[in-house]
Amino acid sequence: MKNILVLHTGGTISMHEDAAGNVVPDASNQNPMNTVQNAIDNVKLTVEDVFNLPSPHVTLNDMLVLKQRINRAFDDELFDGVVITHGTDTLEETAFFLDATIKRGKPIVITGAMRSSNELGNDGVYNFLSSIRVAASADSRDRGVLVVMNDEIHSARYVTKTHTTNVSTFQTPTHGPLGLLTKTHILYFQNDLETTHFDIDNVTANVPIIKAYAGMTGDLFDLLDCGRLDGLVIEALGAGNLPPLAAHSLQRFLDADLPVVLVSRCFNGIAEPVYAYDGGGVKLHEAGVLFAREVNSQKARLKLIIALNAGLSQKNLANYIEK
Ligand SMILES: NC(=O)C[C@H](N)C(=O)O
Repeated sequence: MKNILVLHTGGTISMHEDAAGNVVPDASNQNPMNTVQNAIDNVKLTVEDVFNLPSPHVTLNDMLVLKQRINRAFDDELFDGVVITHGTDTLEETAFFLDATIKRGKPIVITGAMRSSNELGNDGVYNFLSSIRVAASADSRDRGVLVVMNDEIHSARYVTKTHTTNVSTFQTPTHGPLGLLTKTHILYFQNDLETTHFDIDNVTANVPIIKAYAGMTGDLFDLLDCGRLDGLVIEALGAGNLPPLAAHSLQRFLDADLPVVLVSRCFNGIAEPVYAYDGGGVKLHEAGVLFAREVNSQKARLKLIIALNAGLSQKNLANYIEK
């Protein structure tokens, strides 16, 4: 018998469509998902409603609460795995945060739905059942936080929401899913890289994300007050380049010792210093801009906030961000 802790947090998986066709939260997270316990043998579910939030309402403090609850569950040795239900809009951020702050070991799976509980073809109960199967599987140990949706298993580090409404929205652009589920099997095809984890207790840091575009100048950067920032994440162009005027205006933040972290605005691939023209990645890197290996800016931002709250020195912070 496997004991799985279920932590509901809200999202479309816990919502329904009203008479006007609008999707709205239910009073409780649990309604349709209660049926799942009858569909699985050898698994005992312990269910907690941690929050009932649309995921655009989820904050970093909420992620911290989830992290602390999961650590307690594993410290008490009462559970063999954890399943979290979550809205899909920020699911990848919560998954990444938990992956970067909890030591690998017992399975932690996060899932959601694109269609609410009473919509035709709703995917919530099915994704929930799939997640329980993955969390109860010994093969899912030591793989970091897993995102299970639509018969696929993705790693928290690179998975991203790629479609506004499609049930196959969660994709890993760099290398595809880690594995998949069939009716009877859970198959893993690849392992994800081990990530360093920092067991932080705070998430206070002011780190905005700024997206680059053709013809960008320094105007937007000039509006920012260095004294109110703890760092900056930039979604740069291509392999990691900026228009010259935008690049020059970063010097002010670097001179103030604020970490400036760069990713690409491209959907796939990793930013790296390749071009040595004015504003090119080589020049940015030489000036002290850090190139994050995460694909997207929302994860690079979390990584920087985690690094800042872990109290890393400038050198260790740079190593962690660029690893
Ligand atoms: N499919 C979803 O769950 C989207 C919803 N807006 C949420 O993130 O809460």
